[in-house]
Parts: sequence; structure tokens; C-alpha cells
Amino acid sequence: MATMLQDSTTGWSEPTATALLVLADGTVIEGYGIGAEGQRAGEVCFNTAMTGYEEIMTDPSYAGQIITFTFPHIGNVGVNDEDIESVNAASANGATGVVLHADVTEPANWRATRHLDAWLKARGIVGITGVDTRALTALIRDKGMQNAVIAHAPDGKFDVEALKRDAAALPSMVGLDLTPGVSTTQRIDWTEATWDLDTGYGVSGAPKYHIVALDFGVKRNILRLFAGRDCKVTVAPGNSSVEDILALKPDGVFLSNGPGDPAATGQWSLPLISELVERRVPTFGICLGHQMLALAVGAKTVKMRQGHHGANHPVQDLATKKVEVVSMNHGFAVDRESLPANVRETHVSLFDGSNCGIALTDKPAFSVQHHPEASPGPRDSHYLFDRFLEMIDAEKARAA
Ligand SMILES: NC(=O)CC[C@H](N)C(=O)O
Repeated sequence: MATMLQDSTTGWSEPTATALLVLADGTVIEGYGIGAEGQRAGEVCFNTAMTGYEEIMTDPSYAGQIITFTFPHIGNVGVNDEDIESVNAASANGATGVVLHADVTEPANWRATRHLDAWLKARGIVGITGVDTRALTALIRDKGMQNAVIAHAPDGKFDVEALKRDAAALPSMVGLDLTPGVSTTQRIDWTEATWDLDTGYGVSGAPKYHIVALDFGVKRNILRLFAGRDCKVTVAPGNSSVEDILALKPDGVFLSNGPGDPAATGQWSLPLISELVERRVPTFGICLGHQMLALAVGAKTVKMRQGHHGANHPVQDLATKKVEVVSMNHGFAVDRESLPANVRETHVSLFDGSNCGIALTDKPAFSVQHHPEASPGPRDSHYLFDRFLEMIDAEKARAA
């Protein structure tokens, strides 16, 4: 989008770009900088959600990625301290950069405490506005997700050739384990429950279940949905040992979402997950956790061309045939053809037929590719949290 400004001496002219997005293929996109100054790198993906930009930008699964929002008006309801999804709020452990179409307006929402621009600066996220995000999305759709450098310099001075070289030299997302940068290093006792318009966030009541969440970059709303369902929730570092986890005497283990390539991440966590499954510890995984459960039981994951990032994806539960509309955020997928005989496919994407869920036929373990916790997005899949607790009940009854 070329925003034309009136220049008093020369008539209409295009203002100088103060931000650039330079793709690994050499494409240079000009725009206007917001947020942090300087240069950030990442894999460019597009997200089609119309709401929830704060939750999206702070989802640690986006570490190492630059998000292009296809919805043109981002930032118009400002930001607040309540809608952050990363557990470690102090660090910028979500997206590295954002690509927006329209200029960011003043916040118009009673919950807003800050302008998006100031918030991006504080989190160290570099942004660019004034971009034809539809053209960029079409490019990603045609060529696949590619690496890029996003740069913001208020004086408009850029070394474009250096930026092109930097973008081309970035490592592929394939083979990257990004979880150490976002996982907690300390155990956390999580007590915050879900949000209510009148009372804000609730607090968990007397617990019936103890859920240990293995943190690969967990989103807060997952933890809140457990806390709001009679669960004591312990968040454990992603690199915990089997002994660490078993010592906590979990009723169930949750495998979290997270950034990077599951095959690279799984190398050190797969033995842990296999052991938990083998010992019949009820296990539930979301997104990266789904991919890692699949890898732990012998399946394979593949890199997708453009991935799924949005808040309105149709997914079918193959058992009930019911279609749920879900949030999505993934660039890798479980290869259905690689599922071993004791693993059944439970959910599929109705956009492209890719795998969206598995369940073991001989052990209490299941997982989904989509995000049942929403935040942002629809709540159609909240039933999966209840299904997990029912699985724990069934396993307790079986062992009794
Ligand atoms: N949201 C997630 O957990 C993403 C999982 C993984 N990093 C992927 O891109 O597929």
C-alpha cells in the first residue's frame, strides 16, 4: 500500500520508508516502522484471525517467526496486561516481528492500557505497517513460508544488500529446537483460572486432579482451563527427567504447544514421553505436544508449505463426525501415513485433509494439532479438556 502524503513543494509524493521486510528470495517490501527499532529475523507466516492479535503475538509457538496479519486493522483496540499468552511475560518470547496493513490507530477499548506501538517497543518486537498484506500472503501461499529480515530505522537508512544477505543466510525452521528459549526453567504452581467479564480471572478451587504441564512454550489459557476444572497445575521445565515428573505424582501429564521443529525438539523429550505413555500416565498434547506424542510413538512429522495460522479453521472429530471451528498455529504436521497400528487418527482438517488428532488404542494418551484453548478463537473444542479428565478417571478406575 503506497500511502501518499501531500508534499508542499512537489505535490503528491510517497514518504520515505522507515521499515523494510526483506525476504530470503530477495523480495524487498517497504513500509513504515512501528515498535522496536533495529533488525529481527524469522520465518514469515500469515495469520487470518480477525481478533486476538495480542494473544497471537505473545504465543511462544511463534518464537522465531514474523507474523503477517491478513486482517487489515491491527492495534485498534490497544493492548493490556491480561491478554498475554506467554507464561514468561517479561521476555519477548513470541513473534520477533509483525507485518501490518493499516496504520495503527489510538486504542478504542475500555480494556486497553497501552498503544500497540509502545507495547511492541517494550517487548522488542519490530513492526512494519503500510504493507500490501494480501500480496504478501499470496506470495507465501505460492512459494511457501520463507525466512526474512524485518528492519526499522526512523531515518530511513538501510543497507538493503546486507539485509538481503542476512535473510538468505538464515537457517531453515526445519531442524530447529526453539523450546529452550521459551520454556520455564523453574517449576510453577499455576492457580489462575478462566476470565469472566464481571470478575476477571478466577482462581482454582479445591483440586481433584494434579496435572503436570511439560512446558515447551505453553499458553496461559491452557493452564487456566485446567485450573478452572478442579485441577492443581504444575508447570514443569520442558527438559524435566522422567524422575522429576513421576516424583510430582501426576494424575495426568500435559504436553504443551511450542515453537520450532518437533523432530528436532523431540530428540531429548521423546524418551520421556514414551516412558510416561508406557507407564500408562494419562497424557494429552496440544500442537507441538501433539507432534511430539506422535513422534514418541513412532510416527513422523513433515514441514507444511504455508502452515495453518488462524482462528476459523474447520476440523472434524472423526468419531462424532462433528465439525468444530478452531484456532490453528502450526507449520509442521503429523504424517498420517506414518501412524503405527496402535494409533488411530481422531481429527482431520477440512481445509486440506491434514491430520489434526491422534489417540492410542492401547494406552490412555491422545493429542490434537489445533488449539482447543482458543485465546484467541472459538471455544468449540473445550470438550477435549473434559475428555482428558474423563480419561484420568477411567484410568484411576481401571487401576483400582
Ligand atoms: N503452536 C504450536 O505448538 C506449533 C508447533 C510447531 N512449532 C509447528 O509449527 O508446527
